[in-house]
Amino acid sequence: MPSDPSSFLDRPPHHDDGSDDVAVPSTGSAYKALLSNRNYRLWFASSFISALGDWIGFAALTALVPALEGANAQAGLFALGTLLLMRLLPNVIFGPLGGVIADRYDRKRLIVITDIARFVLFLAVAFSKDIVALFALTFLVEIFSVVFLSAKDASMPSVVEDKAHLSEANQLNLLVSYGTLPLGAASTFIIAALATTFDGLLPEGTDPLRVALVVDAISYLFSAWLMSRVDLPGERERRAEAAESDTNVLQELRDGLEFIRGFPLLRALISGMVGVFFGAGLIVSLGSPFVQSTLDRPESDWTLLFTLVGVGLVVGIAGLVPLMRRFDQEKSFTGFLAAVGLIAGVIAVVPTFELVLPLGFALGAAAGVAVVQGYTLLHEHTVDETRARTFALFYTLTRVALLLSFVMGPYVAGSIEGLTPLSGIRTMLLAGSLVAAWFGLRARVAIGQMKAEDADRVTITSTVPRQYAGLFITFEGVEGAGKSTQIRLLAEQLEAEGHEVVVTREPGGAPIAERIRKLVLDPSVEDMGDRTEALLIAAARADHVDKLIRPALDAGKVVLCDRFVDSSLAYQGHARGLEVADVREVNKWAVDGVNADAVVLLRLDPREGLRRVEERAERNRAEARHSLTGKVFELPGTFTEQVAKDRMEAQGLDFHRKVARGFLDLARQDRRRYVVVDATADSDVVARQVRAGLNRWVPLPVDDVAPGREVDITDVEAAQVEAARIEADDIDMGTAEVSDPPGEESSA
Ligand SMILES: Nc1ncnc2c1ncn2[C@@H]1O[C@H](COP(=O)(O)OP(=O)(O)O)[C@@H](O)[C@H]1O
Ligand SMILES: Cc1cn([C@H]2C[C@H](O)[C@@H](COP(=O)(O)OP(=O)(O)O)O2)c(=O)[nH]c1=O
Repeated sequence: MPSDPSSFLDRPPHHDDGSDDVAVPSTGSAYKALLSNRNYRLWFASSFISALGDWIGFAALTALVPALEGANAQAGLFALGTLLLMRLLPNVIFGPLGGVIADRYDRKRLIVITDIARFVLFLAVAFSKDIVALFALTFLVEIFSVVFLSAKDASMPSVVEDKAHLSEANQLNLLVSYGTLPLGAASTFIIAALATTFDGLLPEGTDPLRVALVVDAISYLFSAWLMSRVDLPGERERRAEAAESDTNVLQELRDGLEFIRGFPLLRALISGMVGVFFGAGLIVSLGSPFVQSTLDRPESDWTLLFTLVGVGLVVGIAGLVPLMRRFDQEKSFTGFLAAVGLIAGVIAVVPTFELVLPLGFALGAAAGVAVVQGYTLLHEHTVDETRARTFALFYTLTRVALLLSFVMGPYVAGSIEGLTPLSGIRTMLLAGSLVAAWFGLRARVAIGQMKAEDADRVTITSTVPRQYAGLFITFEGVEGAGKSTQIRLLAEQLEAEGHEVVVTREPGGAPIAERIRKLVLDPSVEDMGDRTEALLIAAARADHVDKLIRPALDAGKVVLCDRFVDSSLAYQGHARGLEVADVREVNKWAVDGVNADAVVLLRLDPREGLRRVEERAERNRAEARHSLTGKVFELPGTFTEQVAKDRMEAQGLDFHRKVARGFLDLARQDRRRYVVVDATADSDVVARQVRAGLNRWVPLPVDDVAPGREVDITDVEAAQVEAARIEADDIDMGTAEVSDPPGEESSA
């Protein structure tokens, strides 16, 4: 299997068993936290206003254009078709380009500029009497909209301060995009009605709908003004990086496609949603003739149905999404995709309009949930650098799907009329529903397969020859994955089984190495070059190998090390962006032939890991306050470290996602050496799996050995004892006896 860093390995399988709720006490407070941030508020308001404008413009134009053709109904339909085509074509042609542009240039500036351009163009649309000019202007407006949407979507994570609230932010974003539909339609209606009432104020013969178009134009200007006040953090660095890479636009586009191809999960997500859009497109394009000719109802009933679908959409997004959060997101997402298809299938065959109405509502609700979950999963599984491209590709594909279905729906329905047992319209509706359901189920199967593969990874049973008298086991994973905890538990277990165990960590573990560690992790050290960092860590490693690891291995001990070379490959290579092969080479030299026999990878969503670290720091701060009042002034080293963020922990979530993916990549390339364990479970469960995974290196004893015996870490020399103590301290969060001077009140 090719490397697919996006697979489920970097997400706990039961991710949504409420574990999110620990980070986010309640979704209500998540919204509050989001909206209490000025930046996000401005961004949100700007999105809301421009989305509302979009729907007002859409409603007004679709009503106005057929009317321009006068009484000729067929010409009116043709004009409407052309208008829809003009709106969709730019998305198809320029969609991916929009993403490349948004990845490359200042996203905020792009949003403001495209909003202003749309303001000018829409004013021209409002005053244009010529239908050809109107089509041309619509086409132009859409080109700017493509860039606008890509930039807006890609900028969203930058205005969300706490990344744990991304899911809620996505939900609000979609609520704004689609929830404004009924609002926009109603606004158009009201504006037109007002303009008719006060038509004395308008120039002779002005269509009231043109007033709605002017309102739409102004909404873009307003949105631009709001956006100009947003401060997009991190934009400068991102662009500096983007500018540094001198690849051309086409190359970037190809990379974007290539990127998605390497991610089966993204493929499953995107194709599932695109399939549903295609099915939905068939249904929407046939909705009006279905209500009017098949069900023989007046035109206004179509508006009623459309509104109900819109209301269902809003209810789904606002009401159901929070409820679904406690379930497995991937599964419920594909379930809702399939539900959209199934409901549409029922709609296709029910005989009366009264039955269609509630189904339309349900259809909207299911689609709403599926779309929000789909977007959220897409965001979760993309990295910031390529996010705009991923989404641009997604938009392009969905729009191609819509285009195809808009064109196919009425045409094919008309052509097959009389050839099928059901009417042409009903047949096509049924076909659309089947397409949607099929894509939904296919995505579900793909995701299920990925999960099954993931589950297989832990069971390894063969035995392997040893390199040394002892055994070298390293632990890897994102921040807070539980490495220290697991090392402690494994040490206890192995000791109980009769092995001599040495516990140590990196960077550090020996006197010089510990001093380098202080420098490398010092948060006050700014501007350390990536190569400098990599070399310093490698230097510390050389010292550590010389002074501690090699002697211990030669003495036949089991060495358990918190991080080793693979951390450098993941952090300095994958995340910092140094060539992985170079980092490997430097380290090969530094370790002078000492390599891990087994690498235990504790797999955890970096978000959850960072949350654990934050929690640990919070606990330690409280502890520190307590200790200070209890007259304990000397805080041990690790303790202090765990109160403040170190240089690595202070990196953003995207950095840690890269680290996580880097590890997964390494694990896949080196399966014989890696033991991958899901670290979301309780520590004792994780510990049992770690122990079982190591069976091929250290066969499990036949008799049950008393578990949980006191750890008595054997020393090789003084430095080791220090390192081991630091480690034990790490485990006990400052409550270990080594940290409390005798006679002082225990800080536990
Ligand atoms: N399986 C687990 N479930 C929940 N919390 C855990 C688990 N394992 C460890 N923790 C907690 O998470 C925090 C980080 O664990 P730690 O072992 O120090 O991770 P790391 O070595 O990766 O920094 C600690 O506060 C620890 O108590
Ligand atoms: C060993 C190693 C660590 N690091 C980083 C990862 C961690 O953020 C930090 C080590 O700090 P540490 O406190 O050991 O992290 P954790 O609590 O997750 O075990 O140094 C590298 O970047 N490269 C390396 O080769």
